[in-house]
Amino acid sequence: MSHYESMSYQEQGLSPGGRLRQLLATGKTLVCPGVYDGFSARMALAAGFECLYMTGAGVSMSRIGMADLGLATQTEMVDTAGMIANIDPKTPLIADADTGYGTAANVFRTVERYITAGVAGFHLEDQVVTKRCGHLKGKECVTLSEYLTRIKAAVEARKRRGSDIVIIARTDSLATHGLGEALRRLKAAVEVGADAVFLEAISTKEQLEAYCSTFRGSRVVTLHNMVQGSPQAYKITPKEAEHYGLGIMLYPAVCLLPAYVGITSALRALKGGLVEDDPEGSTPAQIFQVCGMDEIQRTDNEVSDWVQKFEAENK
Ligand SMILES: C[C@](O)(C(=O)O)[C@H](CC(=O)O)C(=O)O
Repeated sequence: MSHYESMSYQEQGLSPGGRLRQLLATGKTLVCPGVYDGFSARMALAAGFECLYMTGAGVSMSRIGMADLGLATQTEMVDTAGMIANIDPKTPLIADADTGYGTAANVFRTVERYITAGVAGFHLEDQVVTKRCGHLKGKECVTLSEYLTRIKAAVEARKRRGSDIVIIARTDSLATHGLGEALRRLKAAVEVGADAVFLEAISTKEQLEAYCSTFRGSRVVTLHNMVQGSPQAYKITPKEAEHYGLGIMLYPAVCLLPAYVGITSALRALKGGLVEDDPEGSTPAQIFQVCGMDEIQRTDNEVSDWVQKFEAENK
């Protein structure tokens, strides 16, 4: 390892986008667990992931208690993204930017706000603003020209802010227009300035192969969305993803589904009158540890030691 490589990202002077670009440049597939709040983000960090993904579906459900139907606002998304991105600024965060939340001016502002919040990369799609989860039926997409307007607004915001935030162009048009149009849209988005592409709801091997071979050998990073439990998601392992040359694998439901299962079962047990210690032996102290307890207490102690010393010296 060179001296430069052994330096922390901050010492290297890298921005969040720069860190993400550095990880992508290794050519390895970046496995990104979907997190949606401080707790899930802390658990993913504790598990040692190099990059996190903020799932819009997860934010919509955890923050406003609503299904992924385009109800979460720009402010709710930016607030959550900023909180997650700053828990451990060394670990880049890719955030869902949905449709950009309005017109070109809204997209521009979303991107500016994500940059300021410390987000490393985001994906922007071509569904209508009243969007829905990409794995549901009944999606509608805007025209290619409207889609490119969104991408261009994002590229402009990045340029005017002097940022290197990674722009991931997502298309949902595979479901509405077919593979040919979907690939055409992604190629056009790359021409406008997107760094990476995201073909939503790939459901067959043939689609995945056509998608990957379209961008193979180019500078463009390809992303595959592995929504566990969705029949619209063609499932591959991270090892297979390497073989396909995929740069990013998203796992939006990796925390959501176990949270649903675990919490529901604990609540059922409580409803049935059973309140027991966790059979796995987990305790509140243990989860406080995951959420930075030692560091917070160390800081507290250091600060009060310093103040005591200062007061003693200045009596
Ligand atoms: C990737 C996604 O946009 C997300 O919000 O995580 C969703 C995932 C989901 O709804 O399960 C999507 O694929 O649309």
